[in-house]
Amino acid sequence: MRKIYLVGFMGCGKSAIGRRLSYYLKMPYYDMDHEIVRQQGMSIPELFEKFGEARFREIETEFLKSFRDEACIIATGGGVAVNEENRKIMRHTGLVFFLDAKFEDIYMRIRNDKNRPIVQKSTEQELEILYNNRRKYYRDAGHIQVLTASRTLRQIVEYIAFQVNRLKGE
Ligand SMILES: Nc1ncnc2c1ncn2[C@@H]1O[C@H](COP(=O)(O)OP(=O)(O)O)[C@@H](O)[C@H]1O
Ligand SMILES: O=C(O)C1=C[C@@H](OP(=O)(O)O)[C@@H](O)[C@H](O)C1
Ligand SMILES: [Mg+2]
Repeated sequence: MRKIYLVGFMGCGKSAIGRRLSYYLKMPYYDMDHEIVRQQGMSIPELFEKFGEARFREIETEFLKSFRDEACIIATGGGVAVNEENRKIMRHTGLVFFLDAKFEDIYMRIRNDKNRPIVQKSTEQELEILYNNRRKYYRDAGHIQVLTASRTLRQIVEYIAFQVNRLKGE
């Protein structure tokens, strides 16, 4: 059973593209953040506040380890690919796409988002440093890098679907 994982920085489009790709490929779709929020009965900001980021990271790894063996699309959270164990699990159980977006685009999308605790507590400069530090992990995690700059969501979905169909059966 091959999963399709979407990785990349906050605001690169993992959730938006995952949902659209699910219609396009007729495969079930799960957003890791939504699944964790549902399991834990708390929002992402509440989880960060009550349990701390370290515990949130453990929950993410537990999710990846225990998630059912089903061909599906999974939009990860932006921190998931930073962890080596998570990268191994994803690469062994599916095809991983790194959605590569420019920091300027990302920042415009996430700057006012109250539901992303890391954005809330960071300056623009701190977020740009985090973006640059994380890029190597996204590259390591991804089988395929998708350049998203100046592409529409539809174009990105069609490109990923093309790659999935091309690699089917390999
Ligand atoms: N290539 C794109 N073109 C237009 N809007 C985009 C693009 N990529 C992402 N967005 C928009 O940016 C916002 C953040 O995307 P989201 O899917 O929540 O990112 P992520 O899940 O990676 O954090 C959403 O409103 C989404 O529709
Ligand atoms: O980059 C991160 O560390 C995080 C990204 C978020 O997901 P998105 O990438 O969907 O915003 C969410 O998991 C949490 O706020 C932490
Ligand atoms: Mg998301």
